[in-house]
Amino acid sequence: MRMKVSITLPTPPSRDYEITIDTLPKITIDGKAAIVTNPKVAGLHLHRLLAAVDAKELYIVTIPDGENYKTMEMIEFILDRLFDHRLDRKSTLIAFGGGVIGDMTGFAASIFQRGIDFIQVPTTLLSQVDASVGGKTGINNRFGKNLVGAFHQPRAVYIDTFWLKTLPEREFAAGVAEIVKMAVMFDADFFQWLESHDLHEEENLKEAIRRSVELKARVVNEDEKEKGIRAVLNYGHTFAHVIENFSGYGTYLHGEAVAAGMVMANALAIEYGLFSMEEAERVKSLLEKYGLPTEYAIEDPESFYDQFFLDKKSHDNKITFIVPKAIGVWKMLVNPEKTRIIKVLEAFKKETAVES
Ligand SMILES: NC(=O)c1ccc[n+]([C@@H]2O[C@H](COP(=O)([O-])OP(=O)(O)OC[C@H]3O[C@@H](n4cnc5c(N)ncnc54)[C@H](O)[C@@H]3O)[C@@H](O)[C@H]2O)c1
Ligand SMILES: O=C(O)C(=O)C[C@@H](O)[C@H](O)[C@H](O)COP(=O)(O)O
Ligand SMILES: [Zn+2]
Repeated sequence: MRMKVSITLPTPPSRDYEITIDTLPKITIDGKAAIVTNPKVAGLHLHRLLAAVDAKELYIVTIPDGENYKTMEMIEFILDRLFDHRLDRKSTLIAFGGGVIGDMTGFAASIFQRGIDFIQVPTTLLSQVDASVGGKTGINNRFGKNLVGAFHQPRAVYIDTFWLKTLPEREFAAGVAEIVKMAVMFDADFFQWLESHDLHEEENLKEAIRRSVELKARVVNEDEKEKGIRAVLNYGHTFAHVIENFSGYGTYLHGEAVAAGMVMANALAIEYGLFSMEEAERVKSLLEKYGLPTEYAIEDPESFYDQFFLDKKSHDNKITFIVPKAIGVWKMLVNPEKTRIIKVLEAFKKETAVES
């Protein structure tokens, strides 16, 4: 006898949360909690976080620093510590660090006992303007970047620019790359504002963080699970993830790879007559103002191209690129011809070959 049983799920409960851009407030947690961090951030700032957190029991889980440790092995390590400390389903994790810590803590929280709460306390510019918001969590594996993960929204995000006082300039610039991404895709006025303001000035920085977070929140509110417009946040990333993977994680910072990747995406848009050379030049100049790389020596365009098909925007052997049509206006370029993509990649090979 064949039977058919259906499960009719209610609309998933809303997971609204607030993103606070202000001095770190008191964080009160009902149950047990664990702060996940790395030795560098802990050494610099843990005392200040500890003074703000009030939990029934509070543990600290420290993992090694760097993109190279954004792995499944490290997730196992975090989970083991949570079991050691007898955390339970009502416990909360606190991600205290940059995007690597945020992505990993969020992923561990999404699978620990099938999902527990977590809070983001981002300490790099990149994680304040982008990574801590929107609930994308995950790890890299030998196939590529962020290929395993989950959408798991934090309960709250606390952005405090105080932490950034100790951030090295190179990491600061990497964060600016994601700010520029947001402006090029969604907001021509913001882009123009960025051209005429120095983000090293505290007030300008706070304004840029606020505008980036607002733009990102608007996109995530509309399309949490990247069925459509959220893919626009991937501008430059289809190239960036290959750069990060091919050059060895950590060689290029994520934001640096995104900067070079946006220049490549712009070149593809120009190849298709979608974007002007003048506007591409403006994007390049803004990135260079912060010392970000706008070139990358592609050794083998064919293997670089093949790697695109591991991107999460690739389906049925077709790849979608996010490109600008103008500053502030995005377009999804679906399945462009291989010959034209290779032509663009070849140009990057040639340009850098001439320089070296
Ligand atoms: N989930 C998302 O939506 C999203 C968005 C963008 C990027 N990401 C991911 O985020 C990661 C990049 O994040 P990142 O740029 O923050 O890198 P990161 O987390 O590696 O941090 C950069 C470096 O700065 C150090 N650091 C952190 N805070 C500091 C502080 N206040 N002072 C001094 N040093 C400090 C870190 O220890 C590290 O060495 C990548 O893995 C990327 O894929 C995720
Ligand atoms: O939040 C998003 O959506 C983004 O795409 C933000 C990106 O800056 C971030 O690097 C993200 O992790 C890339 O997305 P992925 O799905 O390609 O890993
Ligand atoms: Zn990114």
